[in-house]
Amino acid sequence: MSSTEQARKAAEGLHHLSGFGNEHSSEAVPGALPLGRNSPQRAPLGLYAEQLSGSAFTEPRSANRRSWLYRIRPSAAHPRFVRAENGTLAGAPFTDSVPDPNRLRWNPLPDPAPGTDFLSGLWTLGGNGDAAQRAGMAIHLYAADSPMTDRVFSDADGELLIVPERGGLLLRTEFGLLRAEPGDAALIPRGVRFRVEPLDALVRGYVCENYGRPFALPDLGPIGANGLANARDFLAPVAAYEDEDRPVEVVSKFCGNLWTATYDHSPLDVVAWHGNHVPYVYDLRRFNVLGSISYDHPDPSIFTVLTSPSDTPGLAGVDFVVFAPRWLVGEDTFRPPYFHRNVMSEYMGLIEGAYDAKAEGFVPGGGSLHNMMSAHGPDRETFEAASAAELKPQKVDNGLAIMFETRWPVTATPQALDTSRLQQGYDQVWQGLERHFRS
Ligand SMILES: O=C(O)Cc1cc(O)ccc1O
Ligand SMILES: [Fe+2]
Repeated sequence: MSSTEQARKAAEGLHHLSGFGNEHSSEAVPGALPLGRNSPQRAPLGLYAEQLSGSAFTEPRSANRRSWLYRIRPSAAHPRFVRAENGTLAGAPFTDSVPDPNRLRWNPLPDPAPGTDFLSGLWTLGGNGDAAQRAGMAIHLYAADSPMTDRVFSDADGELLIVPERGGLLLRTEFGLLRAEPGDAALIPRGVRFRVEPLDALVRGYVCENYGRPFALPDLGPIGANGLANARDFLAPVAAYEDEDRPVEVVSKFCGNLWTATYDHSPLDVVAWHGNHVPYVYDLRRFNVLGSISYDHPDPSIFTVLTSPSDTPGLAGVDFVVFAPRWLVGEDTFRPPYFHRNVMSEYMGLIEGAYDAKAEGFVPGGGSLHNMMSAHGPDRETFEAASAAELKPQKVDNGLAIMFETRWPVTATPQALDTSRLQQGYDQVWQGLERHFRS
C-alpha cells in the first residue's frame, strides 16, 4: 500500500468531539483518564501526567487554555535540542526586507521536489510582529508530496491555522487524528506536536501562524446567539496514541528558528487527555454567511470565522475570513468588493473557483497582499460588469476565498519578493478605469 493509501485508510471514519473552546476529554483506553483530579499519585495504567499550558496559569478563565495529557513517556525525556536548517521557513521579526506599500500578487507554488514533506515544504511569504513578543503573524504556503515519517513538528511561536487548497491532509497529533480537506481549516495549538501525511499525491495550501492570542470566535453583538461560524461545527479529535519505541525526530520552531532532538520513542504517545488547548478542524462550507438584505455591502468583517484579539478591543492581531457561497440581493448597490484603502493589511488566498473582485490573475493556490492603506478593489473588468449588471438576486457560488487580515503591515520575505511567481504588472488591473465624471 502506498503512503497515501495508508493515510487514507487511517483517515476513514474518524470520531470527533464537537464544540469550540470546550473542556473536552477523551481516552483511547478505558480508565486511562484519572477521575476527580489531574495529577494522582500514580496516574492510571502507569501513564505519566503532563500539563500543556497555552496561556499563563493566571489568565482569566475566559482566556485560560491548558490541557492535561496522560502519556506513555513524559515529553521531558529527550536529549538536547540542536539547531536545524530553517530552509524556506522564516520567522518574525521580518527584518531582511523593506515593507513594500505596493499591491502584490503571486502565482501558486511550483510542485515540490519529490520527497518533500509538509515541514520541509513550508515557504514563508511574510508577516509581522515578533514571535518572541507573542505578537503578530506569519503567512506561509506549503506544498508536499510525502508524509512526515520519522519526525513530528511543533511550534512554540504560535498556533498554526492550516488551510488546504489542493489535496487532503491527515494530521496525527498528540490529541488524536484529524482530517483536513480543501474547504476545511485545521488548527494546531501552540506547542502541540503533530505529523502530516498527505491524502493525495500532491498537497498544497496556506498557513497562518498566529503569534498572538489564540484564535477565538468573534462576538456576535446584534447578530444574536447564532450565525457566522457556529461553535458546534468545530471538531476536536479523540485520543489515539502510538506505542512505538523507535527514533523519532521532534522539530520545534522556537523564536523563528528550527531546533531538533531525537526521541527514542514516538512522542504521539498520549493515551488520554482533557482540556481546552486542543487541535480542531472546521468545514468552511458550514459558515453561516450573513449579509445585507437591503442595500450596500457590509464590510468583510461580517465574514470573520476566527479572530485573534489584541490588547485593543475590536482590533485583531489577525482575523481569519472566508468568502463563502452566498446570495447577493442588494438594491441600487455595487455588489462586488468596493474600492477601499484599509489600515488593516489583507492577504488573500483562493481555495477554488474565482473571487468576485477579480476577473483573472487571482488563481487557486495564489495569493494577493494589499498592505496597510494600499488602494485596491475590483479590477477594471469587474467594475465595468458590476456597474452595468441587472440587479436581480444573484448566487455567488463559484468560489471559496480566504483572507488573513492583520492590524500590522505585512513584510514580504526576500524569497517572496524575488520569486518569478510574483506577478509583474499587477497594477495594470486597475488601469483604464475611465473617467465618467460630468459636472
Ligand atoms: O479586498 C478584498 O477583496 C476584501 C474585501 C472584500 C469586501 O467585500 C470589502 C472589503 C474588502 O477588503
Ligand atoms: Fe480589501
